[in-house]
Amino acid sequence: MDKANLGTSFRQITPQKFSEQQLEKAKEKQSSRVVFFSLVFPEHSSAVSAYIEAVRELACELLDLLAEGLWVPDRSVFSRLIRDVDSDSIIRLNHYPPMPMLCQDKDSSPCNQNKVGFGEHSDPQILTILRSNDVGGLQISLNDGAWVPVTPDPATFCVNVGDLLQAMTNGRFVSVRHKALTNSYKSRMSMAYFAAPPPDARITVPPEMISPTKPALYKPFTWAEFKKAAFALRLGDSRLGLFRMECDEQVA
Ligand SMILES: O=C(O)CCC(=O)C(=O)O
Ligand SMILES: [Fe+2]
Repeated sequence: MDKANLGTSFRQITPQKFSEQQLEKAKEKQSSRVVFFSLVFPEHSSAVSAYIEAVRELACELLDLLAEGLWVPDRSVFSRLIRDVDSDSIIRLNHYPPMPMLCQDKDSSPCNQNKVGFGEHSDPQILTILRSNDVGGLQISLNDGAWVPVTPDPATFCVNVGDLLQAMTNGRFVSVRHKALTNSYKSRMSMAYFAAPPPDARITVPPEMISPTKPALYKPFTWAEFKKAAFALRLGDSRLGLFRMECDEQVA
């Protein structure tokens, strides 16, 4: 098939060819808490392509509105990265099978603690468009560290600000820390579209957002550099800290 005709969305979901053995191994590695399917779609699935096309468009519209709201004259400054033919956006399906609850401690009898299916983290990309079935489990962290459950609604998208958007807005938008819990009675399924720039895209702040009173918080970096740094850390670690300007380096 002609690469140029596929568009970014299809390219991003080009199925990886896993052998049965590799899949089994991957499932084992993820433990039984969360079986993590990455890009295992039937080739040329038009429904999946259409879905990706639609959520990509949604992400772009949201980013354009966001730029407008920040008074950035070039309103496509963020969405351009996602529309790029080399955009590194991906889609991920998560499956959380029902799991027996954890006992609080050995002396208290009721086992009433949900197990963590997907540990605390922020999404590294620009924006995440997430939806799930009607089973709860997603929680987001507030500034004070309190965890707030997100009401499950299969007809609603949950939009997460990712680390790159935090960097590109000089900290005006903050990437949200979140996690997903399992329950003991029903499977949870979720589907996340992670809108990302091309690997060699330079992540910078629109000049209008930097001033003597709001100096640049992060050093410029590429998405490939950020991903490399992220992979070297644990899921819950803060990656942006690695790219933060030292006080004496801050430029207005
Ligand atoms: O399953 C969920 O609701 C959250 C999944 C998630 O955070 C992720 O895939 O990055
Ligand atoms: Fe996430």
